[in-house]
Amino acid sequence: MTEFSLSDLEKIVGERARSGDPDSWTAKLFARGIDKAAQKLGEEAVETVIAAVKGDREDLVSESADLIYHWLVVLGLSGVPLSDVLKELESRTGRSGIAEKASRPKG
Ligand SMILES: N=c1c2ncn([C@@H]3O[C@H](COP(=O)(O)OP(=O)(O)OP(=O)(O)O)[C@@H](O)[C@H]3O)c2ncn1[C@@H]1O[C@H](COP(=O)(O)O)[C@@H](O)[C@H]1O
Repeated sequence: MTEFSLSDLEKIVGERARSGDPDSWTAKLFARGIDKAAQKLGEEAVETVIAAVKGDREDLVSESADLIYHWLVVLGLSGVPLSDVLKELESRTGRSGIAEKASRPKG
C-alpha cells in the first residue's frame, strides 16, 4: 500500500499553482481559470465512466487518477480545502450509523 495521500497531492497542486512554471500543467490550469478547470474535470469524469462501463481496469485506474487530480485543481481554484470535503464525508458516517455500529460489541 502506497503512503501517498490526497493531502500530499493537494500540497503539490498548491505549490505548482503558485510556481508560475511555464512547463507546469497545474500552473497553466490555474491561469486559465475555473471554467477551463471545471470543463477538464467534467471530461475526466466522462472518461472514467467510459472506462468503468467498458470494464477496462487499466484505463479506470488512469482516468481515476486524472479525475482526482483535476478535482483537486477545481477545489484549489474555488478556495475549498480538501479537509472541508473530508469533514463532510466524516459527518455522513455518523448519519448512517456506521461509526456507532462499528464500535458496538457484536452478539
Ligand atoms: N496528477 C497529475 C496529472 N494528471 C493529469 N495531468 C495532466 O492533465 C492533462 C490532461 O490531459 P488532456 O489530454 O486531457 O488535456 P490536453 O489535451 O493536454 O489539454 P486541452 O487541449 O484539453 O486543454 C495532461 O497534460 C496531464 O499531464 C496531470 N498533471 C499533473 N499532475 C500532478 O501534478 C504535479 C505537478 O504537475 P505540473 O504542474 O505539470 O508540474 C505532477 O507531479 C503530478 O503529481
